[in-house]
Amino acid sequence: MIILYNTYDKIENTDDLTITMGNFDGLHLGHQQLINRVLRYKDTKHAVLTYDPHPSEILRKMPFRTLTQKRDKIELLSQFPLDYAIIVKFDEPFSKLNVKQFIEFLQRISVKRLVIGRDARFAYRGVGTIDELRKYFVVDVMNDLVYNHTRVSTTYIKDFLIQGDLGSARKLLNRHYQITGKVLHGHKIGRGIGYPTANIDFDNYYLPRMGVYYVKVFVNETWYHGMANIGHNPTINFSESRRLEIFILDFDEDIYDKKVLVDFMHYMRPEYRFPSKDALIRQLKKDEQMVRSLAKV
Ligand SMILES: Cc1cc2nc3c(=O)[nH]c(=O)nc-3n(C[C@H](O)[C@H](O)[C@H](O)COP(=O)(O)O)c2cc1C
Ligand SMILES: Nc1ncnc2c1ncn2[C@@H]1O[C@H](COP(=O)(O)OP(=O)(O)O)[C@@H](O)[C@H]1O
Repeated sequence: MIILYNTYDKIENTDDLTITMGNFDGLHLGHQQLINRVLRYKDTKHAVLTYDPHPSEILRKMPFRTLTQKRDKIELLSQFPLDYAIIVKFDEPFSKLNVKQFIEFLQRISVKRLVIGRDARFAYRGVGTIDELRKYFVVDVMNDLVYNHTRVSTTYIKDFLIQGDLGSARKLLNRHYQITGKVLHGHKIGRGIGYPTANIDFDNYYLPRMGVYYVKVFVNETWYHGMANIGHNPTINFSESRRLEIFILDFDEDIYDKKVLVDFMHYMRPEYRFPSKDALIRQLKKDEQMVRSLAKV
């Protein structure tokens, strides 16, 4: 898969393309269905056209939390036999393209066919319609993928994550919800209570419900079991901003500044404010036992 990543005016391609286009945040089953339909057409090359950063980030002029970052999308897209991932740098000029200009951009990069969902919108303020696209391209409109009588969408998955329902999120993503980030320095209290915790820079990732989780952690080229806390550490060392910290089982290495992948496996409990440090430590021991039984280690 060739990655074409640039501002829209600098993206070049001359191969005839069947594409699907959209934000594809999460690359969930609905998105996967569109990509698989693209791949059925044998008369052109196959591409996914997506945007980075997420348009809401630019349009609302404030940080926007997403299920996937650019590198995740590339990694997930590369698991399909696509010819191209076209990643348009979403900036103000691109956001202001009118319908005609947007269509001219698609024509310039040799798009011949589009596979899209029923609600597809494009161009400035999303005023471009499917009927407009049909005048210039072959358009294949796919029906919504439905789960529990609800259309599969990024928002629906975020709703499951915020309820701590990782199982449903997993079904719709077709994988565990995963965050990638670097290990930051904390207040060095963790190691003092027998539970050193790697603080993860979760950047603009959408975080699941606050509380304690069984997680799997990939670091130093190896998968480990771990227990994570998403919260404010109310017992010792209260933190104004939310933090994601992980104690990795059977592990003792300095991993500051290293990149880690975190797979959220199971929600265990809410974060509590304990009456003492010892009470917190007693609970952490119980949490560790629970993780060991879930992980069977
Ligand atoms: C699995 C796990 C569960 C935790 N649960 C709680 C909790 O319920 N309440 C709380 O106040 N802190 C909780 N903590 C946070 C610890 O208090 C925190 O790890 C400690 O403050 C270390 O901070 P430091 O990384 O800045 O050194 C938990 C941490 C982990 C790893
Ligand atoms: N089992 C472990 N789980 C998580 N981090 C560990 C572990 N063993 C060693 N470490 C290291 O210790 C650091 C966490 O120690 P801690 O005292 O909580 O400091 P900090 O407050 O900087 O997070 C991690 O960032 C990592 O480099």
